[in-house]
Amino acid sequence: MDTILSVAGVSKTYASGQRALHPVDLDIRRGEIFALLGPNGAGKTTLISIICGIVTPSTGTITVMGHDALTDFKSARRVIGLVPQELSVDMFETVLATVKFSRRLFGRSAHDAHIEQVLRDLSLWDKRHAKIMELSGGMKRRVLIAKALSHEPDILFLDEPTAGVDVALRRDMWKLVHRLRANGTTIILTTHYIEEAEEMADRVGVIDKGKLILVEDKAALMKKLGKRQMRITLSDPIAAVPPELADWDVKLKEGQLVYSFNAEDEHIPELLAKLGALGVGYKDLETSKSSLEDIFVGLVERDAAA
Ligand SMILES: Nc1ncnc2c1ncn2[C@@H]1O[C@H](COP(=O)(O)OP(=O)(O)OP(=O)(O)O)[C@@H](O)[C@H]1O
Repeated sequence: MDTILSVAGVSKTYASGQRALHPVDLDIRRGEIFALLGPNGAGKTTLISIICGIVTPSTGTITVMGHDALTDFKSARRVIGLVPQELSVDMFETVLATVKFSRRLFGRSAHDAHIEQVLRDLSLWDKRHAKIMELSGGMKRRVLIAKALSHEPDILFLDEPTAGVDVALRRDMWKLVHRLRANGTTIILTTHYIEEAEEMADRVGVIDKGKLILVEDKAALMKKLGKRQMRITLSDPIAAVPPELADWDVKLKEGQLVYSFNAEDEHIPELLAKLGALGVGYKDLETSKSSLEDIFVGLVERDAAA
């Protein structure tokens, strides 16, 4: 595994005494999209801010492409792009000047072709001479992304990239993230929207009350914890689940037989054969799987009960 970013034993207690992060260990793989999921106040922004050098950790070390982010901050920060949650731009400046200025802040020489490409990718090229204050909320957000990409970072952090944006823009943002990844950028995003992690992430980390409670490949996570159901609409109503089906988790709900099973442990053909043998006719079958959202809620509840 090619690790691009390594977080070891990083914790944070703010001066107020607020413990925002318990020691976190996390390795990010080169080229992946990693989604950090967690409820409000879980510690997502704190973790990102520490990695990006905005907040000082209470303990731990961070290595970014071989650079120690605490002792060699400048080298580490140069390979990172950060899209913050909140707008941090000069409202009277133009889009083009804002993005070019960001590049210079990182000590990089001018590269107009790159800036043009970034603005075109974000559908901002036509607005390059507009002042930031003249843009819509969604466009302003895209300017933040353009700024973060101005110095050609290897790792891009997106803190709640689609909070408060409309559905169309959210989908555009997802496409952009996939495009960036295809060009080799490693992406770490925080989100409340499970749908977003489900759509985009290769791996998912769940953070709750300052603890990283799980890190897993998204597909494996969904397979391992995901429940499936098959709803069987019967040709003729039955009064109760036949006792011969006791080996299956089958319930009678609203005139349908509902079979629940783990993704890795399904016995649909056997169940259907059994129904045939029992003379129970059916006219429709429908299967569904639990979403990442169901899994996430279950995990956080389990953590709260622990
Ligand atoms: N500068 C600060 N001083 C004191 N406490 C802070 C500070 N910043 C954050 N906190 C506290 O640390 C905890 C974690 O906050 P953080 O912003 O990291 O959470 P988050 O997961 O990003 O939340 P959200 O999803 O709401 O953005 C919260 O209890 C918060 O109140």
